[in-house]
Amino acid sequence: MEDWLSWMDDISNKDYVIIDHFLREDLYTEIKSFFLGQLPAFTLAGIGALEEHQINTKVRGDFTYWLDRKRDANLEAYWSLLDETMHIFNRYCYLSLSGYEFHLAHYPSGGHYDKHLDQFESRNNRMISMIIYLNDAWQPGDGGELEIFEKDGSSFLVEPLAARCVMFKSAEVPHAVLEAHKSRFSLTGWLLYQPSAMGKFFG
Ligand SMILES: O=C(O)CCC(=O)C(=O)O
Ligand SMILES: [Fe+2]
Repeated sequence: MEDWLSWMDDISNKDYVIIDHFLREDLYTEIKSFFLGQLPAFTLAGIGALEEHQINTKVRGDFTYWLDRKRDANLEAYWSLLDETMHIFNRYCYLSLSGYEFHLAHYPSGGHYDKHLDQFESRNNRMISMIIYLNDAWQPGDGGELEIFEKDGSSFLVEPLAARCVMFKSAEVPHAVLEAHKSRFSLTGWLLYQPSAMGKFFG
């Protein structure tokens, strides 16, 4: 719990937090093997809201697999961790989070994602972005760093190391993924003000 409080402090003060070893080893292994098992079902990601469907590999070159709590029930330990995370944000950051949407993402070698914000113009219910990296043997030079832009325009790089978690305020923190030089795996999602189905009505 103490850890959580200092992470909440970070995100309140700086708009982002970077947490190493966020996942327990057994949970990491479970998610990683689920990821590898689903790889054949990944599809090229689009940009924009809802079934997001503008595909533009100049902007973004990752393949994704959207998770579904009912269908992907064997990830229950992960879903409970998300429930706990939401609860803590609501309690200590006074947010009103009530849903989430998550996908697995695979950037093949050469894949990147241009600088962007995670909120869409037509749908602004993404409050917190949450990325967990699943790259076991990431080395300097492998590329695929997350670039985070600070308010003063400066930026810094975050390596996509196994079990590292990055969370930031979706509307506040511009970011990019630099070109990966080998396959780059992550579990990325958003904690929502309203469940995404509602976003369709309010968008
Ligand atoms: O994988 C990352 O480091 C960031 C991905 C991202 O920005 C996104 O999917 O919106
Ligand atoms: Fe993003």
